[in-house]
Amino acid sequence: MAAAVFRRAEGSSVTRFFQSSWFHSSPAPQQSGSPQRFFAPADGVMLPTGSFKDRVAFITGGGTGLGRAMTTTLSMLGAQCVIASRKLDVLQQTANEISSQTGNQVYAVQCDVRDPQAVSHCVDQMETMTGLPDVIINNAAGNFVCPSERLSPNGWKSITDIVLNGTAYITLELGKRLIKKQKGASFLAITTIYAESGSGFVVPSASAKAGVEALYKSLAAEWGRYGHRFNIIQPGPIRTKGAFSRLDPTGAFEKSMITRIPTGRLGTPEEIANLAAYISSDYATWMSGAVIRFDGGEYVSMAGEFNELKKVTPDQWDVMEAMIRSTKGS
Ligand SMILES: CC/C=C\C/C=C\C/C=C\C/C=C\C=C\C(=O)SCCNC(=O)CCNC(=O)[C@H](O)C(C)(C)COP(=O)(O)OP(=O)(O)OC[C@H]1O[C@@H](n2cnc3c(N)ncnc32)[C@H](O)[C@@H]1OP(=O)(O)O
Ligand SMILES: NC(=O)C1=CN([C@@H]2O[C@H](COP(=O)(O)OP(=O)(O)OC[C@H]3O[C@@H](n4cnc5c(N)ncnc54)[C@H](OP(=O)(O)O)[C@@H]3O)[C@@H](O)[C@H]2O)C=CC1
Repeated sequence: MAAAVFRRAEGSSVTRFFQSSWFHSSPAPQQSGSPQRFFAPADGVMLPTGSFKDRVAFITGGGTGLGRAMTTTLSMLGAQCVIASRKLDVLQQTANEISSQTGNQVYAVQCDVRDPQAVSHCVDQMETMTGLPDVIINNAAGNFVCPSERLSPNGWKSITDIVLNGTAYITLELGKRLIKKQKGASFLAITTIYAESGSGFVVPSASAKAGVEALYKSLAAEWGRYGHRFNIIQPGPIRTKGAFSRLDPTGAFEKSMITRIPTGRLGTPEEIANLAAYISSDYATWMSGAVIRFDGGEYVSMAGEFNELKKVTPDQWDVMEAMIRSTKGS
């Protein structure tokens, strides 16, 4: 078999060899058994009960998706939580459900993070209800896939105002008040893996998330002296209605997305909630300025130039190795 394949490849350049339909029609050996079976997500809350007792956590976008999962975990660990976003009915329902599940109070505050006055009013309300927070999670975001030549100025503004300006307004408003009261806090921003690489078709989101990362790394350096830590989680794909309805509206891309994730599956909201809780906890007081990629290996899998060689079968490797070994000189 190897000899036959070698004869077919013989005389062609390595490039032509890779471009051949023979190479591209080869199934990836790993496809016979999904790696997912090695990487089942663990259920349950990771930190000890009471890790956030007497603590207040403020989570933007806490009514849905990943924000809701992080709020649930912090509440289970004893925190009083305050969740904020535009849709008060959604927030209120989530707050009621989590409170009755955990027995700890969750407060809902309406706030459009694009509006600095609304942000200031939201923090006033929080101060009255719970006092200033110990944990701040900037999770609210807006996004949609769109060829950049179809983007209007307002489309750009809408996303960058939520993601970058919203995070800045929340962080500055809370930071200044915390500094005045000489109270320490953990700030966490949820960005995305393409904040680092950039990505076509989500250009406002990529630009704004990169700005959030610069903001948080800068403040990690500047505000440690006030007792403030700043960290970043870059999640890979995790199924939420908010993200998938705007980024894969037809569902056509999910399968190919999973095949490029070395762990063979999407993340779960509970996994990211455990990581966020750890970063925000007293177990991580030495962590500041960290950027944690949490993506099942998707980023490195997309980045490595030779990673497509996962498709090469052992027989094909025999051929290639023979070709390489037979090369003499430069
Ligand atoms: C290959 C990929 C395969 C699979 C991907 C699958 C999964 C995800 C994997 C990874 C995810 C990585 C990162 C994820 C990051 C996220 O942030 S996900 C979170 C997404 N959640 C949300 O967006 C929730 C909040 N969003 C919203 O409320 C709206 O979507 C909003 C548009 C952002 C804001 O709403 P608002 O009501 O304020 O704004 P509008 O008035 O409706 O619109 C403002 C302007 O934007 C223009 N617009 C809106 N939608 C589109 C569109 N689809 N295309 C082009 N332009 C759009 C709108 O027309 C307005 O502009 P104007 O007309 O000029 O006034
Ligand atoms: N799911 C995924 O695969 C990934 C998600 N992320 C990030 O995770 C975070 C959560 O996303 P996810 O849970 O998936 O999506 P959701 O759409 O469920 O969450 C976004 C939240 O942001 C809130 N929000 C939007 N605009 C505003 C605003 N102007 N003011 C206040 N709140 C606002 C929304 O509430 P409301 O509409 O009530 O305002 C909503 O609760 C985001 O930062 C996202 O970028 C990153 C990588 C991957």
